[in-house]
Amino acid sequence: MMWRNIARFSKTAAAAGRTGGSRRCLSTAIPGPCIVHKRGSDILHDPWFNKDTGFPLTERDRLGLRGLLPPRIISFEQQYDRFIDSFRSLERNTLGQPDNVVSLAKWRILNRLHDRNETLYYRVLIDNIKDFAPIIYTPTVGLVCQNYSGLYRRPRGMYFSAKDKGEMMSMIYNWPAHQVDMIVITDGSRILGLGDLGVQGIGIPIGKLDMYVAAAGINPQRVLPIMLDVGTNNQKLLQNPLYLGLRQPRLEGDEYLGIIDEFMEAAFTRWPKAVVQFEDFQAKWAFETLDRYRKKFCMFNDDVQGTAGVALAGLLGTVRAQGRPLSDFVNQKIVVVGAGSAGLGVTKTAAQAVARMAGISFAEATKNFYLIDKDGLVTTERSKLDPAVVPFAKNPAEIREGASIVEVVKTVRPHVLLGLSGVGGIFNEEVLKAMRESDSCKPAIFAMSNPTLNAECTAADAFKHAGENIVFGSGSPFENVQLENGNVGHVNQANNMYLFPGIGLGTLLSGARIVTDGMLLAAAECLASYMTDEEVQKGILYPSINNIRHITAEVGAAVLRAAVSDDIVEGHGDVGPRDLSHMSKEETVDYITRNMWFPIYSPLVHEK
Ligand SMILES: NC(=O)c1ccc[n+]([C@@H]2O[C@H](COP(=O)([O-])OP(=O)(O)OC[C@H]3O[C@@H](n4cnc5c(N)ncnc54)[C@H](O)[C@@H]3O)[C@@H](O)[C@H]2O)c1
Ligand SMILES: O=C(O)C[C@H](O)C(=O)O
Ligand SMILES: [Mg+2]
Repeated sequence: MMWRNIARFSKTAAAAGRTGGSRRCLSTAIPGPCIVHKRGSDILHDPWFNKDTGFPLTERDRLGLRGLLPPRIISFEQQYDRFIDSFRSLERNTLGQPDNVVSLAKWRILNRLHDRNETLYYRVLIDNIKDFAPIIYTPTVGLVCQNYSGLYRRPRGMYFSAKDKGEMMSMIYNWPAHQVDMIVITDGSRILGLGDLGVQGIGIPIGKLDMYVAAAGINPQRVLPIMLDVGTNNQKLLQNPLYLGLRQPRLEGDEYLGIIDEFMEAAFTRWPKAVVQFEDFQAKWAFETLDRYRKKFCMFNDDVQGTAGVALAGLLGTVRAQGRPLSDFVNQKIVVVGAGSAGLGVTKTAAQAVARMAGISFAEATKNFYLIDKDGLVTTERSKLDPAVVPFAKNPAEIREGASIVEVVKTVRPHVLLGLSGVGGIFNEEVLKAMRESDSCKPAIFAMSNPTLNAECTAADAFKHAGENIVFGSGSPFENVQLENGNVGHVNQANNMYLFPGIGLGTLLSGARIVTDGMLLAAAECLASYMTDEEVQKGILYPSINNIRHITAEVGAAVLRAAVSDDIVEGHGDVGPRDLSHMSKEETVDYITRNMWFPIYSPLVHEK
């Protein structure tokens, strides 16, 4: 039964012709050989190449494995089924135990497989993405980061610390892979809504890159999670004797930037064609590093730019859900709670879209946006306003400075209430009930903060208090809600996972050396137009996570084509810039799909 699922997927993979271009070790429908430079037990201990009991006799001979494994050869299918059986029995055995205990137990069993056999790991992940994404990604990854020093068994990714200053250019060559395509880097300063977790934040780049492999088909041998440990201001961690990071306060100012500069130079010196995703940096450094590097290196900030695109797609979806033409977006009143890296990124991008659609200035387009931070509504009366916030500051004569969320909702009667505050439950009953008076026939509530406990409200509360006619999105997954009127209240996972894999993949395969606004906008537009009118009418704004590979290929193609329009493609492998610019939309999707890695055992060939 489980395996039938896989067989179906394999056929799709074969039909999509995953031939893998010129990359080494790309598993294919008819697998090409994979060159290894190891033999014997070194192979068994290398999760990139290990097949456990699946090594055929010929390979056992060729690679010096005879006698190191039990004699019986177990097929990939049997290994897969055995893993799923163990997972399901773990689920049964932990029934009734606290959620955290169950989540960590599930994470452990997946993590052990990840550490042992990546081919099998990614296959079970891809085929069961709906069940497993919440474990290896949001929300469980948050719990893993909180407990990382205790959970640590084996290293994954690279760690650069403030103590490595001056050494990074040589350290980067310690990484065993010749080629790296995708790097996700964090300094651990704002992990989901959980604050500063220092070195323990490495779990986030690992989880994001798992999604790159599962959704974008990036070869797992070519991904690199990076932790830049510049200290932590988390006192609890500093006092924890088992804490694995530097025991010092965070570096600030030029000292901090010097560390990141050095890492970026080192990484791009060794892998000039890599794409770097910045993740979970506190707002000030998220904006500063984006500004500093985006014209110089091939990088983007997922929290600022990826989130903005996903939110914009959701906002456009809510207009369609109201049965109104997209042009009506310019009239939507939108209250954004949280003015940090994500909230500000979303508000700015949405206002830019309004300006473009209505043919008005950015300043005029900000009229219908209301920004609330920890001190309440932002108005011009606020002292020391961040320059990025200034265009959104309201006239205090309209609504008072520092007005609470409920005051703003009651006064403005917004079409959309969107949370990126990191504060769980902040859309309380009173706030949600106030949304019943919204000027929209289908008010939208986006509780986008992660992980689950940090969501501004739950799905059930949103439908209960704000009304059964709402459209709902959340950053972490919630179950759909059974409504009293007999309908289903659909939960959309408004999470940047719908965009970052496609942004990275499209950029990589275009060979562009920077990520432009045009590429990011194309990604958002692609996601926005992915759903049918019928789905959107039901309140379904984003695809099912089961379709994440397909949407990622589409987003990747849109990004690549935007890079062609911006005239910045340099090509990838044997495919040159002229080839890329002559591809039709369908050919581009096909090119992207053919370059997506898919996990099956490739024959291993030893080379000294
Ligand atoms: N769903 C997604 O794809 C996605 C993407 C990025 C970030 N996020 C989530 O968004 C949250 C915020 O991320 P960020 O990077 O913007 O963080 P941040 O620290 O940069 O910003 C948080 C903002 O919330 C405001 N805030 C804090 N307490 C508040 C309160 N009581 N009332 C109103 N506003 C308050 C702060 O003033 C600040 O402006 C996190 O939980 C993160 O997980 C979700
Ligand atoms: O990691 C996620 O799930 C989304 C986002 O990048 C976040 O920081 O919350
Ligand atoms: Mg993030």
